[in-house]
Amino acid sequence: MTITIALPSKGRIKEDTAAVFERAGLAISAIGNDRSYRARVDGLEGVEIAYLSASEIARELAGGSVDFGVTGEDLVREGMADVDEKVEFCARLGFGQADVVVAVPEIWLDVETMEDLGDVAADFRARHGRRLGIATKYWRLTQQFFSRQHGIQLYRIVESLGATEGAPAAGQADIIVDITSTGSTLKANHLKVLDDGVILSSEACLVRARKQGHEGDPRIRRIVEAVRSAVASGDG
Ligand SMILES: Nc1ncnc2c1ncn2[C@@H]1O[C@H](COP(=O)(O)OP(=O)(O)OP(=O)(O)O)[C@@H](O)[C@H]1O
Ligand SMILES: O=P(O)(O)OC[C@H]1O[C@H](OP(=O)(O)OP(=O)(O)O)[C@H](O)[C@@H]1O
Repeated sequence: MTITIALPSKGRIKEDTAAVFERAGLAISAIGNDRSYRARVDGLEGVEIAYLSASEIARELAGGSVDFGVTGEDLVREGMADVDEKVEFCARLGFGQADVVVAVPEIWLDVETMEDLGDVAADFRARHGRRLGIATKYWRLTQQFFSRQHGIQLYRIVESLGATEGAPAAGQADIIVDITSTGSTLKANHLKVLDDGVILSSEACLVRARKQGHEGDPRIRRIVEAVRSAVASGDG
């Protein structure tokens, strides 16, 4: 059985991922030319690297077509239901940190918590003739957090494909759920994070798709242990 590890081909977590694999002693050699999207791990028979984008990696983990992937926890949790049954988060890699948050307009002075927001949602229709609109590309995380964790049912998700923070000012939605790292995009758009509005503190992770055949395969153990020890040594 070939083991496939999906690594980011571009974007903000690409270089740090390559550095972790190097520290882990998992040297990667390109197959074919430099622009190839396939590679191998030196000294590990039957282990193949596939280069994909961060969101594709989350999708392939969900579909079970790769054995491991390095991508953001946010994308993995957004990409599948019952995530902890389907994948194992083997190592948190210490980069790509970002929080998925609930943010509301700064001028909503009396809305500071999810409970406050629940009150707003409850009488939004009576006041405005429509449900509270939440702009996001994280619809699964939003539904879990609002409906299951906070019992807020009266809202409408407005799917956003980019520039989510601009949606309230543009009148497309009332509030947002999006990723923040420095907070400057929220601030520029006059939005504030609710006190208990952090849905997930995400970072890049080594993730394993739970598959039959992994147990007892020494290559699986070796990959996990090598990456874990590289992360531990990188901490010091
Ligand atoms: N400031 C930030 N903005 C967006 N994502 C961030 C930020 N900081 C860290 N991340 C994390 O980086 C990951 C996404 O990486 P990146 O934006 O490089 O992907 P990408 O190459 O654009 O992928 P795709 O094209 O598949 O969306 C996510 O897991 C996200 O949580
Ligand atoms: O809290 P901050 O440090 O301001 O970062 C958060 C912003 O950064 C990302 O957008 P980016 O401009 O990187 O575009 P992308 O989502 O297309 O990668 C993200 O979607 C947020 O909008």
